Amino acid sequence: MKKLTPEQRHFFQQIAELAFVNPFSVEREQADCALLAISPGSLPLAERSAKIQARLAEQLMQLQPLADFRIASFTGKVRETMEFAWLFYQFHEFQTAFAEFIERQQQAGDTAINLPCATELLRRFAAAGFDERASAKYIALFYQLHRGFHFINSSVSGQSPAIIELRMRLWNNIFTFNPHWYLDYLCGRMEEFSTLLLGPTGSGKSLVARAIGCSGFIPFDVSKQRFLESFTRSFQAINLAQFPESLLEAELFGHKKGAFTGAIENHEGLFARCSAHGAVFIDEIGDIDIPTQVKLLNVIQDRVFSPVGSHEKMRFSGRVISATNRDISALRQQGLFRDDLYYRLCSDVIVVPGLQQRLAQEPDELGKLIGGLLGRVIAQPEQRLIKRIEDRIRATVPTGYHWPGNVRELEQCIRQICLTGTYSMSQAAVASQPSGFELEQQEISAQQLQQRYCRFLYQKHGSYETVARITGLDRRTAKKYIMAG
Ligand SMILES: Nc1ncnc2c1ncn2[C@@H]1O[C@H](COP(=O)(O)OP(=O)(O)OP(=O)(O)O)[C@@H](O)[C@H]1O
Repeated sequence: MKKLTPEQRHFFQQIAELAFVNPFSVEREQADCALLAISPGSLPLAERSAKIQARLAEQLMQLQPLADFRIASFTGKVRETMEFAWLFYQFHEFQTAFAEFIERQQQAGDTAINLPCATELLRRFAAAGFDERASAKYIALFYQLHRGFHFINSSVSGQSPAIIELRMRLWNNIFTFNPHWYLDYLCGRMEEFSTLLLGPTGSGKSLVARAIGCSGFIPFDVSKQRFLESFTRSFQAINLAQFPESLLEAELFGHKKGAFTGAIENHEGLFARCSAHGAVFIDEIGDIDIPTQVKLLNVIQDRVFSPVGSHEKMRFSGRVISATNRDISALRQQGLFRDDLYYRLCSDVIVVPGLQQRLAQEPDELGKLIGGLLGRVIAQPEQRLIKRIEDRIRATVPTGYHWPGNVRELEQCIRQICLTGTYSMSQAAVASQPSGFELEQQEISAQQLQQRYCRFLYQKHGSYETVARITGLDRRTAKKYIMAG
């Protein structure tokens, strides 16, 4: 049996605890800094991790050559500590391999590809004394942790306190607030935990939903050296506002050929497309009528559904993520959203902050967001261009502007600045001030006027349906006009 000195025991204990701390939390930074004896804020996470990994390798090698590490050399509490310390080391050793694998899987799409580092990982696990079942579980967990970090980090950028909190909440949504529980009881069994995303339009709820949906636990098949499915299959999204009511049911549950006029082929609905390890994302959940709410409730509750025109019972085993930019409490009070459905959707309610709040908390967030958004328009935008756009926005947009379209509006603002050198807030401003002050200053077309009026009504009522009713437009046109704002 290996004996540890008190210093070694303390060091490995610190590492074992670190393995369970939310990487987006302040606690993680504090724990890293305590271990490295540096002050908080002095190094970013990636650099801290690299330093800790080097120290850990050194400490492990002082015990024995790494290749000779055996869990069985330790007993009692120390054994658990050393197991997690070793896992922590291997997790970081394969960080680049997993990052490349995620990229390759993304490119390969829905077919699960082989994990190139699987042979080496399995060899190390076996040599250390892990049985095949435990090895498969930890490899799947490594993959999930890497995906969770990758998708949260790439979808939710920014340093405002509201965004830092959001990243932390998302990590907990995937791995729970207590990863020991997750590891021991919940890993691979999260399908009954639903997520409801609230927040204003354009704030990024769909991105957040995708980050959660692509980060689920996917078991590892040791014999095939690949995961049971591609994570690209594990996220299935639907925007309910896109479909007329007559087609909603078919989109959610699918339909059989000939089930109704126009059903010329069998059609797989949202729930059928979702794999056992996946998640469905139901966007604009606040916009659906009561009969569809009842049908949704039944599927989520019983986990069984039938395509339109069929008696076949199909099973749905995925997680449910839903989102709305409407005031869900008000909808419930008005009897427009069923309480029973709400209580099925709300295991975790996460609010995505609006842009105004983010900029008020952290003005530098504007430059960072411009960099990220511009990167989608032109690859690797130069820092100077980002700065110039930022300066233009600051010169044009009044401080405290409420950015009613949030990040979506900022995206358009950046494009407009690139094309015209300025940003006309007219549409957005009219939304909150339909007094005609804009109209006095310029001539606009009937279509622009309709767009502005729709947007104004949407800000007031928060519902595409209500806008459509008041204006006499059909719902899709109303939504198109609102989005065009
Ligand atoms: N934090 C962010 N970083 C980068 N891009 C973002 C961010 N938030 C939103 N966006 C971009 O803004 C646009 C709108 O985002 P998204 O569709 O996720 O918003 P939403 O909250 O779901 O809106 P809605 O309630 O209208 O459906 C997208 O193009 C998205 O990529």
